[in-house]
Amino acid sequence: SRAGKTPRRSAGGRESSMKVYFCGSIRGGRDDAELYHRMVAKLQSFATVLTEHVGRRELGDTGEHVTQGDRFIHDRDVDWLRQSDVVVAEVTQPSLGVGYELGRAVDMKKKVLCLFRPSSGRRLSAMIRGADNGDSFVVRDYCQDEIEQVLEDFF
Ligand SMILES: O=c1[nH]c(=O)n([C@H]2C[C@H](O)[C@@H](COP(=O)(O)O)O2)cc1CO
Repeated sequence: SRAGKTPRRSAGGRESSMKVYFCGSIRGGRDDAELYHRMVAKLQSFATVLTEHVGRRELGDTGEHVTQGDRFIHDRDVDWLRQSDVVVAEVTQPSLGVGYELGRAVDMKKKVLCLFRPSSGRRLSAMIRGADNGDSFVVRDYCQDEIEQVLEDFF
């Protein structure tokens, strides 16, 4: 039952009231772009993803080609971060931009879910793993078969 919850805005349920800011590596490398794509698709089944471009397969490691330049990208993203209800980040591929977004999100007191794949052989930064407080900032280890389930469990 959805009683007591924020009503969805459209009867078709396509537009959700929940706004998710999804973070994934771009200039840090696009090795996991396919996984980001799956995560964004899953999130879009129940929320509005403000940064759906992060999951676009065509987006390469040079990033978006916007004539207004990097300041535009930065200011637009910080604005989207402010508007978001929840931040979901795939943090396996290290990315300065994702780390920056997470730091800003903590400062804005957003709810944050970080997803990391130990099977990568990498060790997650202490500044991310160590930020887990079991409440507003959660780091979840997962393997790629579980993507959809992990997101369902969290939301
Ligand atoms: O073109 C871009 N568009 C964009 O939205 N970003 C944001 C969203 C991503 O979660 C994050 C990726 O940072 P980086 O490029 O340092 O890996 O920064 C980053 C870039 C390129 O740095």
